[in-house]
Amino acid sequence: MKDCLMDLYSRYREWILKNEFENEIKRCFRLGEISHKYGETIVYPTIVRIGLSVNCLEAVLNLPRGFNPEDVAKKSWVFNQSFGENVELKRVSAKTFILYVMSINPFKETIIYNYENIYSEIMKYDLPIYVGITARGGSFSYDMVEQPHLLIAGETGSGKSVLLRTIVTTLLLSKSVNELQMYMFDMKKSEFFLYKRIPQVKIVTHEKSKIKSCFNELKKEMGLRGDLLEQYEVSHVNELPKEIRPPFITIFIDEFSLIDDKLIYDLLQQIAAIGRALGVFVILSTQRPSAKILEGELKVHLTVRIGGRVQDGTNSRIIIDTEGCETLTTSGHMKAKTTKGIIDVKVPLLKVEHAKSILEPYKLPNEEIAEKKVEFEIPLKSAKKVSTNKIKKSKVIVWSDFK
Ligand SMILES: Nc1ncnc2c1ncn2[C@@H]1O[C@H](COP(=O)(O)OP(=O)(O)OP(=O)(O)O)[C@@H](O)[C@H]1O
Repeated sequence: MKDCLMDLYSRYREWILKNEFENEIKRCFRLGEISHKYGETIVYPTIVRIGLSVNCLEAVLNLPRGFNPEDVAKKSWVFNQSFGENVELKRVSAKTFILYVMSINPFKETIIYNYENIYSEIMKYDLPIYVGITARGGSFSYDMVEQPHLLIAGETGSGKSVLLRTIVTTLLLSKSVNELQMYMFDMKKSEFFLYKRIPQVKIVTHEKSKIKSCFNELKKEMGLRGDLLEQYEVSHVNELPKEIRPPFITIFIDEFSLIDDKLIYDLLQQIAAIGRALGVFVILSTQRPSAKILEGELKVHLTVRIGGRVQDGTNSRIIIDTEGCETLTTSGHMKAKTTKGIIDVKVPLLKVEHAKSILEPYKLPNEEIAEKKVEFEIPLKSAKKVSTNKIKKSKVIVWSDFK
């Protein structure tokens, strides 16, 4: 009964809010003379729909025939006078506009990272990459399984480390050790120590010799995964039966430009080229997104690019592929390019101390335990085609930590 009343009450409040919004828009039409005269009759745009979300009110406006859309666009100031600065009037066709009124402007404010707020959003993904808040207050996140390999670029202080911390922390909180393993290469030797002793994190290092041996072992691992796909006649690890599905692997390299080693670069390129189907993904971050650093094929495999502030618009266009990064002014304001287009995002602020306190409860008591090898029993089908209930347990694959 109580729930029912609460529901009724919230619907009533929503109704009042929508009505007030509609009346204020009509007042704006009159004040700004957003109207058209047919003989003696004055007509205004029609409000065809009012929408309400957590941080945003929106109204779809339709113009009657003969109404010049330029006249409406020119008069958007009248909405600012009524609703404040956080207003956007977007033209979607010759006769339709959408008016957005946001309760916050995420690009002017600091948003603090809160896992609980994003939990329901990211749980729908196999490998969630949470980036931040869009101009209209919605979340921007995506599934790395569908859009593999990520490049984060931007000048010093643009917010790359904060974004990486947000991505890593979200992945660690949402995926268990049986679902995810991380390899973390910290060429700046700055902060990946944060993730030591966490079960999903297999290695944290900046030593090139260790990176090479990791990459070689990962290549072997990918070979085994390829065999598995072939035997089960599937094209992605996600299509394997749950009980034998290997964990996703993510490789993080902070300040990728400092690697400066042809062999490592070539190995990375090979891993990025074939990693998608095998559940192995690369996340690179760099201050220097130049053509020299990201030459050739590797760039092509980085499906998603997120760019922060940069001095040079050419780099933003050619390398990050996110036009306009040179116009960004605040740390944490980024442009993200996915297969669906470019979007402005504000990354939530997650300071080192905050991340430390979030992750501390998940850490193993000492490094010795953390370094213990993790074994997964993979039942392989025999070479002959057999039904899944005749799966033969024939092989043990070890995901070693390569230290
Ligand atoms: N999303 C954010 N919200 C608010 N402030 C931010 C955000 N991101 C970064 N900052 C501010 O900018 C500072 C620098 O951010 P960060 O260390 O992430 O930059 P960076 O791009 O990694 O720089 P560098 O390449 O020099 O390491 C932070 O200490 C913080 O004060």
